[in-house]
Amino acid sequence: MDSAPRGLPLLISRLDKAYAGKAGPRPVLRDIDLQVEAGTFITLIGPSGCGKSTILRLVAGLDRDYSGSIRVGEAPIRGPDLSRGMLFQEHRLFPWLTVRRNVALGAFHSGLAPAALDALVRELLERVGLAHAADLFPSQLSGGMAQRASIARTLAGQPRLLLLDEPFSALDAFNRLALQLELERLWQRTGITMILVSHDIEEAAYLSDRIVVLEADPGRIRTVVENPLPRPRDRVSPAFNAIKARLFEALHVDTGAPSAVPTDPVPTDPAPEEAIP
Ligand SMILES: Nc1ncnc2c1ncn2[C@@H]1O[C@H](COP(=O)(O)OP(=O)(O)OP(=O)(O)O)[C@@H](O)[C@H]1O
Repeated sequence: MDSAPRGLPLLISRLDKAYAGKAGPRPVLRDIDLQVEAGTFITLIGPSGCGKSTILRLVAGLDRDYSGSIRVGEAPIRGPDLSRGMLFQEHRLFPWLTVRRNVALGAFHSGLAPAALDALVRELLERVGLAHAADLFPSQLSGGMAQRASIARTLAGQPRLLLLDEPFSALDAFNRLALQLELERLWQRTGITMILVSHDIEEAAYLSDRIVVLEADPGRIRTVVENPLPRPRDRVSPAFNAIKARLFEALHVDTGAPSAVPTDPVPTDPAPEEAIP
């Protein structure tokens, strides 16, 4: 796996997308320009309905009805392709197959001989901490385990670009933190380009090299926040909090913090002797 090809770059230029509505086409994405260098981790964040999942679907090749250009590597998108893996909020494992067979299915088109396929599945299950669960069925897994199995299945296709549509949002806080850490390690080890859709500001600040903040009606890029912090990131450091503060600001979230430091001294109660005329 580690000798697999490195990540693919993504170039989106002047992307417009509309869905059919009752009163004619309804624009949902307008003039999206986005350049993602090979091996970069970016996150798309923004209010509900701003078109984050639509962007992922277009890059995955699941929808070809758009104008503008989307290129992955050297080639324009022509349809779904194993070089672009996708992970969803729900695990989408086949309930009638064991974890091992679900993961093997991810390499279905690879043409690997059975022994090589077995070795790949074993390696992937070890990598996501599920070696002990290879013969369980999805109904026997916790939410975090199921999402791990789903990551292994996607990696079995040897993707060079991974599209992650809120993959951890249904997990409890502890599983989410653990999986964010594991995803970061996988990303560093494989060099796969990652594009994450998230509503979680801390997740975005923890994982991303760059955070693309979108706004809605129609969906467009409001701003891009660069995140140069060294990894692994310290979630309680002032520098990490400064990135989060920039994201809150870019998303126009009221954090409850005073909006400006008062320039005049804060008035205090007069000393008792001054108060008496
Ligand atoms: N197949 C479709 N047909 C018509 N409209 C659609 C379709 N899919 C999405 N939309 C609309 O396009 C807009 C963008 O949807 P999309 O799911 O991409 O947003 P999102 O930012 O991912 O939202 P959320 O954060 O709630 O998941 C929304 O207004 C949605 O209702």
